[in-house]
Amino acid sequence: MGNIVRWDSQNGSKTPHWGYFMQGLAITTILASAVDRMSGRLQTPSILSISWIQKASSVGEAFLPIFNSHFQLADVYGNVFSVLRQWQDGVCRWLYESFPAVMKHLPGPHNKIFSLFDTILDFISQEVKRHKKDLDRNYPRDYSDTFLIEMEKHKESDLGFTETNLALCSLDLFLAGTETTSTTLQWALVYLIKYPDVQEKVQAEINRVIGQTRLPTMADRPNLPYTDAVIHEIQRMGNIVPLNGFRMAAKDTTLGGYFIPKGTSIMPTLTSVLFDKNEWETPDTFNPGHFLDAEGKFVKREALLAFSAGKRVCLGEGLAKMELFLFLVGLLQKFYFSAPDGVELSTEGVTGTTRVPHPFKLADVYGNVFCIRLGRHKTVFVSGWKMVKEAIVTQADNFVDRPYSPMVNRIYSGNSAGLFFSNGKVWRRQRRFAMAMLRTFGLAKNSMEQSICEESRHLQEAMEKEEGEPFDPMPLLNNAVANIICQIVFGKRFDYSDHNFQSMLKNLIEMAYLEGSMWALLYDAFPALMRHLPGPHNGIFCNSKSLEASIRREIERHKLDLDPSNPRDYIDTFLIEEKHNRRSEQGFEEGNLVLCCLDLFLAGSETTSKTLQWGLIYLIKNPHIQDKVQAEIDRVIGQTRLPTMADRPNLPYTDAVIHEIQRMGNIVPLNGFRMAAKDTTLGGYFIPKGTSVMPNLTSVLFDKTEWETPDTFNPGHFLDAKGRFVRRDAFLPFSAGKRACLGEGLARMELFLFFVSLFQKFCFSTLDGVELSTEGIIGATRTPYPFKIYAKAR
Ligand code: HEM
Repeated sequence: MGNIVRWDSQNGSKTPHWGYFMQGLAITTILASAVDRMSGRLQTPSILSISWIQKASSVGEAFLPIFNSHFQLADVYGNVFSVLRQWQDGVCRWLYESFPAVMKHLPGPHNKIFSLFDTILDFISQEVKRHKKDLDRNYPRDYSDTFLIEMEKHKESDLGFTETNLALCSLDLFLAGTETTSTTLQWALVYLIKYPDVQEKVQAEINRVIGQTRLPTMADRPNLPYTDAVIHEIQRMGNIVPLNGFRMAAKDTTLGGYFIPKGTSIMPTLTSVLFDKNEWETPDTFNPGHFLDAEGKFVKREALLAFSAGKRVCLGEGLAKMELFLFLVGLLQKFYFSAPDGVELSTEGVTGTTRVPHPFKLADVYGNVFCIRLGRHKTVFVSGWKMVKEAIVTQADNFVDRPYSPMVNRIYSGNSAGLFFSNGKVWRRQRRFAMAMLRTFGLAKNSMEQSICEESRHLQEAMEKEEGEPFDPMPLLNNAVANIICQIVFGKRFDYSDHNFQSMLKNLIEMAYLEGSMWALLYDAFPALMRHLPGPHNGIFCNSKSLEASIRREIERHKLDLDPSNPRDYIDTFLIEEKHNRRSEQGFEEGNLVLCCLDLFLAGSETTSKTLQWGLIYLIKNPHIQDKVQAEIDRVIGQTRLPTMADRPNLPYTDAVIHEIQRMGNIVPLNGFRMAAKDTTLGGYFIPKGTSVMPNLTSVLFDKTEWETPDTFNPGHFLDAKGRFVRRDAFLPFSAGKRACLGEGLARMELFLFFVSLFQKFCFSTLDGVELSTEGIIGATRTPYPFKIYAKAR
């Protein structure tokens, strides 16, 4: 539970402490992405919802929901936990609730909430007026008439029978009763299309019981048990109101042993009930069998709380059930539903207050080149192996630069901008210098191989110290991988318990996360405003300042005993070059040394560590693959000698598994931003000079035309019929072309040596009954949800 909430002891019981910031990736994630949902599966907000698409003269424009992921908090933090209330409802609402006085006067999407409400209320008021004109007290026609009559009876009372409240109650009926039911019907189509056998079985039952001509009635329901079960399962999986309505503690009370003070907001999360592992046989699978007994008769299930429960249960439950049954049966009686060719419908939702089906994968619909507005800026998304290759390899020079970003500009101020964000001559010179240095201090001399093996031993020892107890592997892998960069940059490794090392890692993790979060997008969209607002985006700058300070301390230490004829590491080599080459247009100045070191840490530690985390997840989920890897390692290397890079050609299956982990792990799901250096065309579209371009790597690593089973973990992608390793063109986790990852060689060496030495020594598994998730938290990198493992010595 440690890092989500601080629990204070009060009167012998525990109190959720509101709003305390804690450490660890879980929390950075929550705060940074303005996590809006407190639920068993927490979904981060999609503030960027599709709003308009037009593929007119040059390129189409759309807003898209990129940042959408699940977070299984209850598994980690128990069944009662708290998060900052103000983060719960998406950035717009966060901004409004935090700064109502400011936001009231600013333009922005939050105003849309109010203008939409005004429009609907206007419409309702017109209707109420119309009703008043021809009201017949003896023959009320509808809700408005009945309410108006009641209003006359209760003139003096405070029971809410006022005209304003009639408008508000009507508004609530529309809000609560329209989208929920319509969205459930949309999920129904998604599931029935994804499970055509279920659709056919429902249609066979309808044909048998009702036939093709007469309309369905509610009296048919008991005779359609399979159809009824399917509708219930759609409601369960559709999980249309993933949270629930907020409740409030009416008085001091205790819940699950925790003290809940009067007035505290409570969220009885429905997702955690609809997917409760103790209640459902196959909680994560669409399975109408949940509602059928052995004889195929319909059975009610207590944990189907799609409408919530108790005194505040959905008031429209009966109506909604009737609508769902009659609409669906009516539709399926008449139509067979399917998706357009080649389109795979997604069951991941776009979460607001309700969870809405994804409007398909964008590239499937809009083609391989389309334009999206992220904040103020338009970005052209390039998708699929062929088009990405066209952009970053064939037209390498046209797309080699990185675009301007106010956030980057604030961190990387000055003439030079490190390695990742620099452009032009400085970038070319510094990239060449860094690559030469990597070769000198490692890749060429085999010394890096030794350092990695040495670090593997420390990692193994740390895992052995867990003594068979379950542990979170993330911190240990971060330590090991960051130490490799420390060797290269600082010329030394740190003990895992070193305080300075740990605080540097904490800064790195937070900064890497925030840079890829929507806070960075917001900052880049509204720099002048965000600069003055409190919020997690400020963490980007605080963390970078602390990191820079640590790096500067190391540089000063290096200067004290620098031997120009015997450079020990990157910093020494840079300082020597600076002396010879005082021309700052090549970037050899101390400010830039700090930024280049920062980039090597930012780009080189978490990426590799997360790939190893995904490796553990995939091999724990696929124990037969883990067995096969271990058998190959035993056969080729045995149990005693350390692995070396020379073993790689003799371990084709292991090599294929590592490649498949990188493909599915999809650690840099987008890529680095690029910019058109001049007017050009791509896929027939005109791209003006200066446009931001995103050669999307996910679309390459999962390209349907390149991979046999793109969505399945399958090491066979990298093996021929004889079990030999084969390279694949579309394997681009490091991107490609002139800007491709500068650390690819090092990263591949680390992945191979760490991976082989870990599986040589340990069998990995997870807690009984826990299913590790392969969905990731999306920022600049794709992070696994926190998980725990057992490492059993082999
Ligand atoms: C599994 C590990 C890694 C992955 C998946 C990865 C992936 C990437 C990707 C996708 C880019 C953007 C390339 C582009 O814009 O086309 C990149 C850039 C970069 N990476 Fe890596 N990387 C990894 C490890 C490393 C390591 C270990 C280092 C450090 C030695 C490193 C240093 C860099 C740098 C400095 C850049 C910027 C290159 C430039 O702009 O010229 N990366 N990486």
